[in-house]
Amino acid sequence: MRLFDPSLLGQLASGSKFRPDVTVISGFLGAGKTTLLQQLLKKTPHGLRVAIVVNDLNEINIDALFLEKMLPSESSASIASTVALGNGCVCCTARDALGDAIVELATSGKFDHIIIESSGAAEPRPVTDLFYQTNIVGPRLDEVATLHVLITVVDAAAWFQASLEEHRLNADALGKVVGAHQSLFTLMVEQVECADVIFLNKIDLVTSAESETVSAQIRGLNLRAELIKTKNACLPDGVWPGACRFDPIQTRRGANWMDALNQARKIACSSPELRIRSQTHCVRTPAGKLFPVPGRSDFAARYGLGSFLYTGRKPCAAARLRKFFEQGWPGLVRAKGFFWSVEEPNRIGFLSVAGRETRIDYLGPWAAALVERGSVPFSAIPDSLREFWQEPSGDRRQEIVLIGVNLDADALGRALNEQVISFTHS
Ligand SMILES: Nc1nc2c(ncn2[C@@H]2O[C@H](COP(=O)(O)OP(=O)(O)OP(=O)(O)O)[C@@H](O)[C@H]2O)c(=O)[nH]1
Repeated sequence: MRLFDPSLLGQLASGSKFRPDVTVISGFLGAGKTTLLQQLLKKTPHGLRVAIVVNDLNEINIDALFLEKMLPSESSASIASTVALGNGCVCCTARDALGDAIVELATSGKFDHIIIESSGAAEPRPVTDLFYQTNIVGPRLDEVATLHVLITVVDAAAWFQASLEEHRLNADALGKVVGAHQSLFTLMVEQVECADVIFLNKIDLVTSAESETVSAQIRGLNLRAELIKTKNACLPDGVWPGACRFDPIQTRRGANWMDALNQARKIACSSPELRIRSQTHCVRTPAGKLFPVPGRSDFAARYGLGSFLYTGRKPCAAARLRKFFEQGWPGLVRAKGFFWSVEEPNRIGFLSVAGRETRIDYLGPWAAALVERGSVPFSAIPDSLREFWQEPSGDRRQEIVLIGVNLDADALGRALNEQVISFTHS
Protein backbone atom coordinates (compact mmCIF):
# COMPACT_ATOMS: atom_id res chain seq x y z
CA MET A 1 0.00 0.00 0.00
CA ARG A 2 1.27 3.47 -0.83
CA LEU A 3 1.63 5.75 2.17
CA PHE A 4 1.40 9.30 0.88
CA ASP A 5 3.60 10.88 -1.72
CA PRO A 6 7.13 11.21 -0.24
CA SER A 7 7.72 14.41 -2.22
CA LEU A 8 4.90 16.06 -0.28
CA LEU A 9 6.42 15.04 3.01
CA GLY A 10 9.74 16.46 1.84
CA GLN A 11 8.11 19.87 2.04
CA LEU A 12 8.01 19.48 5.79
CA ALA A 13 11.73 19.90 6.11
CA SER A 14 11.45 23.58 5.22
CA GLY A 15 7.96 24.12 6.65
CA SER A 16 6.96 25.50 10.02
CA LYS A 17 5.72 23.34 12.88
CA PHE A 18 2.19 24.76 12.52
CA ARG A 19 -0.39 22.02 12.27
CA PRO A 20 -3.86 22.84 10.97
CA ASP A 21 -6.87 21.31 12.72
CA VAL A 22 -8.96 18.69 10.95
CA THR A 23 -12.71 18.18 11.28
CA VAL A 24 -14.21 15.00 9.82
CA ILE A 25 -17.91 14.89 8.93
CA SER A 26 -19.46 11.45 8.57
CA GLY A 27 -23.04 10.33 8.22
CA PHE A 28 -25.12 8.11 6.00
CA LEU A 29 -26.16 9.11 2.47
CA GLY A 30 -28.45 12.10 2.52
CA ALA A 31 -28.19 12.66 6.27
CA GLY A 32 -27.25 16.31 5.75
CA LYS A 33 -23.44 16.38 5.63
CA THR A 34 -23.23 18.88 2.76
CA THR A 35 -25.95 20.97 4.40
CA LEU A 36 -23.86 21.03 7.59
CA LEU A 37 -20.77 21.92 5.60
CA GLN A 38 -22.61 24.89 4.14
CA GLN A 39 -23.56 25.96 7.65
CA LEU A 40 -19.97 25.61 8.85
CA LEU A 41 -18.76 27.76 5.97
CA LYS A 42 -21.40 30.40 6.65
CA LYS A 43 -20.42 30.54 10.31
CA THR A 44 -16.66 30.35 9.86
CA PRO A 45 -15.08 33.13 11.93
CA HIS A 46 -13.63 35.85 9.75
CA GLY A 47 -9.99 35.20 8.99
CA LEU A 48 -10.01 31.47 9.65
CA ARG A 49 -8.54 29.90 6.53
CA VAL A 50 -10.51 26.78 5.69
CA ALA A 51 -9.84 24.02 3.17
CA ILE A 52 -12.38 21.37 2.28
CA VAL A 53 -11.89 17.78 1.16
CA VAL A 54 -14.98 16.19 -0.30
CA ASN A 55 -15.23 12.46 -0.90
CA ASP A 56 -17.74 10.86 -3.20
CA LEU A 57 -18.23 7.28 -4.29
CA ASN A 58 -18.66 8.29 -7.90
CA GLU A 59 -16.11 9.59 -10.33
CA ILE A 60 -18.02 12.84 -10.66
CA ASN A 61 -17.96 14.49 -7.26
CA ILE A 62 -21.27 16.36 -7.16
CA ASP A 63 -20.77 17.80 -3.68
CA ALA A 64 -17.37 19.23 -4.62
CA LEU A 65 -18.78 20.88 -7.73
CA PHE A 66 -21.63 22.29 -5.69
CA LEU A 67 -19.40 23.60 -2.92
CA GLU A 68 -16.95 25.16 -5.34
CA LYS A 69 -19.80 27.16 -6.82
CA MET A 70 -20.93 28.15 -3.38
CA LEU A 71 -17.64 29.07 -1.78
CA PRO A 72 -16.68 32.48 -3.17
CA SER A 73 -19.97 34.18 -2.35
CA GLU A 74 -21.06 32.53 0.88
CA SER A 75 -17.93 31.49 2.74
CA SER A 76 -16.34 33.88 5.19
CA ALA A 77 -13.20 31.73 5.06
CA SER A 78 -10.48 34.02 3.79
CA ILE A 79 -9.02 31.39 1.50
CA ALA A 80 -10.83 28.19 0.75
CA SER A 81 -9.77 25.26 -1.33
CA THR A 82 -11.79 22.24 -2.33
CA VAL A 83 -10.15 18.92 -3.04
CA ALA A 84 -12.45 16.32 -4.52
CA LEU A 85 -11.73 12.65 -3.95
CA GLY A 86 -13.85 10.79 -6.44
CA ASN A 87 -14.43 7.11 -7.05
CA GLY A 88 -13.78 5.46 -3.71
CA CYS A 89 -14.42 5.79 -0.04
CA VAL A 90 -12.04 7.56 2.36
CA CYS A 91 -12.24 4.68 4.81
CA CYS A 92 -10.94 2.14 2.27
CA THR A 93 -10.05 2.60 -1.41
CA ALA A 94 -9.46 6.39 -1.25
CA ARG A 95 -7.47 6.37 2.01
CA ASP A 96 -4.14 7.06 0.33
CA ALA A 97 -5.66 9.89 -1.68
CA LEU A 98 -7.06 11.37 1.53
CA GLY A 99 -3.65 11.12 3.22
CA ASP A 100 -2.04 12.85 0.23
CA ALA A 101 -4.68 15.59 0.23
CA ILE A 102 -4.25 16.31 3.95
CA VAL A 103 -0.46 16.41 3.72
CA GLU A 104 -0.61 18.74 0.71
CA LEU A 105 -3.07 21.13 2.35
CA ALA A 106 -1.39 21.00 5.76
CA THR A 107 2.10 21.62 4.48
CA SER A 108 1.06 24.43 2.13
CA GLY A 109 0.84 26.73 5.15
CA LYS A 110 -2.29 28.30 3.64
CA PHE A 111 -4.91 26.79 5.93
CA ASP A 112 -5.82 26.85 9.62
CA HIS A 113 -8.55 24.23 9.40
CA ILE A 114 -9.30 21.35 7.04
CA ILE A 115 -12.83 19.94 6.85
CA ILE A 116 -13.30 16.47 5.38
CA GLU A 117 -16.75 15.43 4.22
CA SER A 118 -16.69 11.63 4.01
CA SER A 119 -18.84 9.68 1.63
CA GLY A 120 -22.05 8.32 3.13
CA ALA A 121 -20.58 4.82 3.18
CA ALA A 122 -17.49 5.72 5.21
CA GLU A 123 -16.76 4.55 8.73
CA PRO A 124 -14.96 7.24 10.76
CA ARG A 125 -12.59 4.91 12.62
CA PRO A 126 -10.40 3.94 9.61
CA VAL A 127 -10.07 7.66 8.78
CA THR A 128 -8.71 8.31 12.28
CA ASP A 129 -6.38 5.30 11.96
CA LEU A 130 -4.81 7.13 9.05
CA PHE A 131 -3.49 9.75 11.49
CA TYR A 132 -1.78 7.21 13.73
CA GLN A 133 -0.48 4.57 11.37
CA THR A 134 3.27 4.28 10.94
CA ASN A 135 4.57 5.92 7.81
CA ILE A 136 7.73 4.28 6.58
CA VAL A 137 8.64 7.16 4.27
CA GLY A 138 8.31 10.04 6.72
CA PRO A 139 6.35 11.56 9.57
CA ARG A 140 2.94 10.30 10.59
CA LEU A 141 -0.13 12.27 9.51
CA ASP A 142 -0.74 13.51 13.06
CA GLU A 143 2.64 15.23 12.85
CA VAL A 144 1.39 17.56 10.10
CA ALA A 145 -2.25 18.01 11.16
CA THR A 146 -4.32 17.65 14.35
CA LEU A 147 -7.66 15.86 14.50
CA HIS A 148 -10.03 18.41 16.04
CA VAL A 149 -13.47 16.81 16.06
CA LEU A 150 -15.33 13.88 14.51
CA ILE A 151 -18.87 14.89 13.62
CA THR A 152 -21.54 12.39 12.65
CA VAL A 153 -24.76 13.61 11.04
CA VAL A 154 -27.77 11.35 11.57
CA ASP A 155 -31.01 11.58 9.61
CA ALA A 156 -33.49 11.20 12.49
CA ALA A 157 -36.27 9.82 10.27
CA ALA A 158 -34.00 7.35 8.45
CA TRP A 159 -32.57 6.16 11.77
CA PHE A 160 -36.01 5.62 13.25
CA GLN A 161 -37.09 3.66 10.20
CA ALA A 162 -33.86 1.63 9.99
CA SER A 163 -33.97 0.72 13.65
CA LEU A 164 -37.42 -0.75 13.11
CA GLU A 165 -36.70 -2.70 10.00
CA GLU A 166 -33.88 -4.66 8.56
CA HIS A 167 -32.39 -2.72 5.67
CA ARG A 168 -29.85 -4.24 3.37
CA LEU A 169 -27.67 -2.31 0.99
CA ASN A 170 -28.26 -3.64 -2.46
CA ALA A 171 -27.10 -0.71 -4.54
CA ASP A 172 -24.06 -1.66 -6.59
CA ALA A 173 -22.03 1.40 -5.70
CA LEU A 174 -22.50 0.91 -1.99
CA GLY A 175 -22.29 -2.84 -2.13
CA LYS A 176 -18.75 -2.49 -3.44
CA VAL A 177 -17.72 -0.32 -0.56
CA VAL A 178 -19.50 -1.53 2.54
CA GLY A 179 -20.03 -5.12 1.50
CA ALA A 180 -23.29 -6.67 0.42
CA HIS A 181 -23.97 -8.23 3.81
CA GLN A 182 -23.58 -5.15 5.92
CA SER A 183 -26.83 -3.44 6.71
CA LEU A 184 -27.51 0.22 6.50
CA PHE A 185 -28.24 0.28 10.20
CA THR A 186 -24.93 -1.34 11.16
CA LEU A 187 -23.06 1.32 9.23
CA MET A 188 -25.10 4.09 10.85
CA VAL A 189 -24.39 2.58 14.27
CA GLU A 190 -20.65 2.48 13.61
CA GLN A 191 -20.71 6.11 12.48
CA VAL A 192 -22.45 7.08 15.73
CA GLU A 193 -20.15 5.01 17.94
CA CYS A 194 -17.03 6.82 16.75
CA ALA A 195 -17.98 10.50 17.11
CA ASP A 196 -17.32 13.53 19.33
CA VAL A 197 -20.39 15.47 18.21
CA ILE A 198 -23.57 13.96 16.77
CA PHE A 199 -26.02 16.10 14.83
CA LEU A 200 -29.45 14.52 15.00
CA ASN A 201 -30.67 16.22 11.83
CA LYS A 202 -33.99 16.34 10.00
CA ILE A 203 -35.69 16.62 13.34
CA ASP A 204 -38.63 18.21 11.48
CA LEU A 205 -39.36 14.81 9.89
CA VAL A 206 -40.03 12.92 13.13
CA THR A 207 -42.52 13.32 15.97
CA SER A 208 -41.21 14.38 19.37
CA ALA A 209 -41.76 10.82 20.66
CA GLU A 210 -39.75 9.40 17.75
CA SER A 211 -37.05 12.00 18.36
CA GLU A 212 -36.84 10.90 22.01
CA THR A 213 -36.60 7.24 20.98
CA VAL A 214 -33.82 7.96 18.50
CA SER A 215 -31.96 10.14 21.08
CA ALA A 216 -32.14 7.33 23.64
CA GLN A 217 -30.88 4.77 21.13
CA ILE A 218 -28.01 7.02 20.12
CA ARG A 219 -27.18 7.64 23.77
CA GLY A 220 -27.19 3.88 24.22
CA LEU A 221 -24.40 3.67 21.69
CA ASN A 222 -22.30 6.69 22.58
CA LEU A 223 -22.73 8.57 25.86
CA ARG A 224 -19.59 10.64 25.48
CA ALA A 225 -20.48 12.58 22.34
CA GLU A 226 -22.40 15.85 22.43
CA LEU A 227 -25.83 15.33 20.86
CA ILE A 228 -27.31 18.32 19.00
CA LYS A 229 -30.78 18.17 17.43
CA THR A 230 -31.03 20.20 14.23
CA LYS A 231 -33.24 21.13 11.33
CA ASN A 232 -31.29 21.81 8.13
CA ALA A 233 -28.12 21.25 10.19
CA CYS A 234 -28.50 24.74 11.69
CA LEU A 235 -25.57 25.25 14.02
CA PRO A 236 -25.98 26.57 17.53
CA ASP A 237 -23.51 29.36 18.31
CA GLY A 238 -20.18 28.36 19.77
CA VAL A 239 -20.10 24.86 18.29
CA TRP A 240 -17.84 25.73 15.38
CA PRO A 241 -14.90 25.60 15.38
CA GLY A 242 -15.12 25.15 19.18
CA ALA A 243 -12.62 23.44 21.41
CA CYS A 244 -10.73 20.35 20.32
CA ARG A 245 -12.93 17.39 21.21
CA PHE A 246 -11.16 14.52 19.52
CA ASP A 247 -9.28 12.22 21.83
CA PRO A 248 -7.32 9.35 20.28
CA ILE A 249 -8.43 6.96 23.01
CA GLN A 250 -11.81 8.27 24.18
CA THR A 251 -13.20 8.95 20.70
CA ARG A 252 -11.94 5.78 19.10
CA ARG A 253 -13.12 3.67 22.02
CA GLY A 254 -16.19 5.81 22.75
CA ALA A 255 -18.66 3.06 21.89
CA ASN A 256 -20.68 2.20 24.98
CA TRP A 257 -20.29 -1.51 24.38
CA MET A 258 -16.50 -1.26 24.78
CA ASP A 259 -16.85 0.66 28.01
CA ALA A 260 -19.53 -1.71 29.25
CA LEU A 261 -17.40 -4.73 28.41
CA ASN A 262 -14.44 -3.35 30.39
CA GLN A 263 -16.58 -2.45 33.38
CA ALA A 264 -18.50 -5.67 33.26
CA ARG A 265 -15.34 -7.76 33.20
CA LYS A 266 -14.27 -6.22 36.49
CA ILE A 267 -17.67 -6.95 38.00
CA ALA A 268 -17.76 -10.46 36.65
CA CYS A 269 -14.28 -11.20 37.98
CA SER A 270 -15.23 -10.12 41.49
CA SER A 271 -18.63 -11.81 41.43
CA PRO A 272 -19.10 -14.53 44.07
CA GLU A 273 -21.10 -16.51 41.54
CA LEU A 274 -18.12 -16.71 39.24
CA ARG A 275 -15.89 -17.66 42.14
CA ILE A 276 -18.32 -20.42 43.06
CA ARG A 277 -18.36 -21.47 39.47
CA SER A 278 -14.61 -21.72 39.32
CA GLN A 279 -14.62 -24.07 42.31
CA THR A 280 -17.10 -26.43 40.70
CA HIS A 281 -17.23 -27.70 37.17
CA CYS A 282 -18.65 -25.56 34.45
CA VAL A 283 -21.08 -28.27 33.34
CA ARG A 284 -22.86 -28.02 36.72
CA THR A 285 -23.18 -24.24 36.69
CA PRO A 286 -26.03 -22.19 35.29
CA ALA A 287 -25.79 -21.77 31.55
CA GLY A 288 -25.13 -18.07 31.72
CA LYS A 289 -25.86 -14.94 33.73
CA LEU A 290 -26.66 -11.31 32.99
CA PHE A 291 -24.79 -8.77 35.06
CA PRO A 292 -25.99 -5.17 35.07
CA VAL A 293 -23.24 -2.70 34.18
CA PRO A 294 -23.50 0.54 36.18
CA GLY A 295 -24.81 3.47 34.10
CA ARG A 296 -22.46 6.32 33.38
CA SER A 297 -24.88 9.22 33.75
CA ASP A 298 -28.27 10.42 34.88
CA PHE A 299 -29.07 10.81 31.21
CA ALA A 300 -28.88 7.06 30.78
CA ALA A 301 -31.21 6.53 33.72
CA ARG A 302 -33.69 9.11 32.43
CA TYR A 303 -34.00 7.29 29.11
CA GLY A 304 -34.12 3.83 30.68
CA LEU A 305 -30.83 2.90 29.06
CA GLY A 306 -29.18 -0.16 30.46
CA SER A 307 -26.08 -2.20 29.73
CA PHE A 308 -25.69 -5.83 30.70
CA LEU A 309 -23.02 -8.44 30.37
CA TYR A 310 -24.12 -11.95 29.51
CA THR A 311 -21.43 -14.29 30.69
CA GLY A 312 -21.25 -18.05 30.87
CA ARG A 313 -19.06 -21.09 30.59
CA LYS A 314 -21.13 -23.39 28.45
CA PRO A 315 -20.86 -23.41 24.67
CA CYS A 316 -23.71 -21.98 22.66
CA ALA A 317 -25.07 -23.07 19.33
CA ALA A 318 -23.94 -20.30 16.93
CA ALA A 319 -26.85 -20.96 14.57
CA ARG A 320 -29.30 -20.47 17.45
CA LEU A 321 -27.44 -17.38 18.62
CA ARG A 322 -27.83 -15.81 15.20
CA LYS A 323 -31.51 -16.77 14.98
CA PHE A 324 -32.17 -15.41 18.46
CA PHE A 325 -30.87 -11.95 17.64
CA GLU A 326 -32.32 -11.89 14.13
CA GLN A 327 -35.75 -12.38 15.66
CA GLY A 328 -35.13 -9.23 17.70
CA TRP A 329 -35.64 -8.49 21.37
CA PRO A 330 -37.79 -5.61 22.68
CA GLY A 331 -35.66 -2.54 23.41
CA LEU A 332 -32.33 -4.08 22.40
CA VAL A 333 -30.19 -1.51 20.56
CA ARG A 334 -26.81 -3.16 20.43
CA ALA A 335 -25.11 -6.41 21.33
CA LYS A 336 -21.45 -7.10 20.86
CA GLY A 337 -18.94 -9.48 22.31
CA PHE A 338 -17.35 -12.89 22.23
CA PHE A 339 -18.92 -16.32 22.20
CA TRP A 340 -17.87 -19.94 22.46
CA SER A 341 -19.76 -22.22 20.12
CA VAL A 342 -20.20 -25.95 19.63
CA GLU A 343 -19.77 -25.43 15.89
CA GLU A 344 -16.28 -23.89 16.24
CA PRO A 345 -15.18 -24.78 19.79
CA ASN A 346 -11.55 -23.77 19.27
CA ARG A 347 -12.11 -20.36 17.69
CA ILE A 348 -13.21 -17.13 19.34
CA GLY A 349 -16.66 -16.24 18.03
CA PHE A 350 -17.45 -12.56 17.61
CA LEU A 351 -21.02 -11.28 17.62
CA SER A 352 -22.22 -7.85 16.50
CA VAL A 353 -25.91 -6.96 16.57
CA ALA A 354 -27.25 -3.57 15.46
CA GLY A 355 -31.03 -3.48 15.24
CA ARG A 356 -31.96 -6.70 13.49
CA GLU A 357 -28.67 -7.02 11.66
CA THR A 358 -26.66 -9.83 13.21
CA ARG A 359 -23.09 -10.54 12.19
CA ILE A 360 -21.09 -13.52 13.34
CA ASP A 361 -17.38 -13.86 12.68
CA TYR A 362 -14.65 -16.11 13.98
CA LEU A 363 -11.40 -14.57 15.16
CA GLY A 364 -8.24 -16.41 16.17
CA PRO A 365 -8.09 -19.48 18.43
CA TRP A 366 -8.96 -19.47 22.14
CA ALA A 367 -5.77 -19.60 24.18
CA ALA A 368 -7.06 -22.84 25.74
CA ALA A 369 -7.08 -24.47 22.30
CA LEU A 370 -3.43 -23.51 21.79
CA VAL A 371 -2.50 -24.93 25.19
CA GLU A 372 -4.44 -28.15 24.55
CA ARG A 373 -2.79 -28.75 21.22
CA GLY A 374 0.64 -28.04 22.74
CA SER A 375 1.38 -24.96 20.60
CA VAL A 376 1.76 -22.73 23.67
CA PRO A 377 2.75 -23.71 27.25
CA PHE A 378 0.34 -22.61 29.98
CA SER A 379 3.17 -20.57 31.52
CA ALA A 380 3.10 -18.31 28.44
CA ILE A 381 -0.54 -17.30 28.99
CA PRO A 382 -0.58 -13.61 30.02
CA ASP A 383 -2.09 -12.55 33.35
CA SER A 384 -4.86 -10.67 31.56
CA LEU A 385 -6.12 -14.00 30.22
CA ARG A 386 -5.47 -16.04 33.35
CA GLU A 387 -7.94 -13.79 35.14
CA PHE A 388 -10.66 -15.51 33.12
CA TRP A 389 -9.16 -18.97 33.16
CA GLN A 390 -11.38 -21.74 34.52
CA GLU A 391 -10.79 -25.42 34.04
CA PRO A 392 -11.82 -27.30 32.02
CA SER A 393 -12.80 -24.65 29.46
CA GLY A 394 -9.82 -22.30 30.02
CA ASP A 395 -10.57 -18.90 28.52
CA ARG A 396 -13.49 -20.18 26.41
CA ARG A 397 -16.59 -18.31 27.49
CA GLN A 398 -19.64 -16.28 26.54
CA GLU A 399 -19.01 -12.57 27.10
CA ILE A 400 -21.60 -10.45 25.34
CA VAL A 401 -22.55 -6.86 26.15
CA LEU A 402 -26.23 -6.06 25.61
CA ILE A 403 -27.36 -2.43 25.49
CA GLY A 404 -30.95 -1.34 25.27
CA VAL A 405 -33.81 0.82 26.41
CA ASN A 406 -36.04 -0.60 29.17
CA LEU A 407 -34.65 -4.09 28.64
CA ASP A 408 -36.23 -6.88 30.65
CA ALA A 409 -32.83 -8.22 31.62
CA ASP A 410 -34.02 -11.26 33.58
CA ALA A 411 -36.20 -12.42 30.72
CA LEU A 412 -33.40 -11.79 28.23
CA GLY A 413 -30.92 -13.81 30.29
CA ARG A 414 -33.41 -16.66 30.66
CA ALA A 415 -34.22 -16.65 26.96
CA LEU A 416 -30.54 -16.76 26.03
CA ASN A 417 -30.00 -19.67 28.39
CA GLU A 418 -33.00 -21.56 27.09
CA GLN A 419 -32.74 -20.86 23.38
CA VAL A 420 -29.05 -20.43 22.68
CA ILE A 421 -26.92 -22.43 25.06
CA SER A 422 -26.22 -25.99 24.08
CA PHE A 423 -27.32 -28.46 26.71
CA THR A 424 -25.74 -31.44 25.07
CA HIS A 425 -22.81 -31.37 27.55
CA SER A 426 -24.84 -31.18 30.78
N1 LIG B 1 -36.54 18.06 5.78
C1 LIG B 1 -35.23 18.24 5.94
N2 LIG B 1 -34.41 18.12 4.88
C2 LIG B 1 -33.10 18.31 5.08
C3 LIG B 1 -32.57 18.63 6.34
N3 LIG B 1 -31.22 18.73 6.22
C4 LIG B 1 -30.93 18.48 4.94
N4 LIG B 1 -32.06 18.23 4.23
C5 LIG B 1 -32.18 17.89 2.80
O1 LIG B 1 -31.75 16.54 2.65
C6 LIG B 1 -31.13 16.36 1.38
C7 LIG B 1 -29.76 15.72 1.55
O2 LIG B 1 -28.92 16.65 2.23
P1 LIG B 1 -27.34 16.68 1.99
O3 LIG B 1 -26.79 17.74 2.86
O4 LIG B 1 -27.02 16.73 0.54
O5 LIG B 1 -26.97 15.26 2.55
P2 LIG B 1 -25.55 14.52 2.44
O6 LIG B 1 -25.39 13.76 3.70
O7 LIG B 1 -24.47 15.47 2.10
O8 LIG B 1 -25.83 13.56 1.23
P3 LIG B 1 -24.73 12.67 0.41
O9 LIG B 1 -23.61 13.60 0.04
O10 LIG B 1 -25.50 12.17 -0.75
O11 LIG B 1 -24.32 11.58 1.31
C8 LIG B 1 -31.07 17.74 0.75
O12 LIG B 1 -32.16 17.87 -0.14
C9 LIG B 1 -31.24 18.69 1.92
O13 LIG B 1 -31.81 19.91 1.57
C10 LIG B 1 -33.47 18.77 7.45
O14 LIG B 1 -33.09 19.00 8.62
N5 LIG B 1 -34.78 18.54 7.19
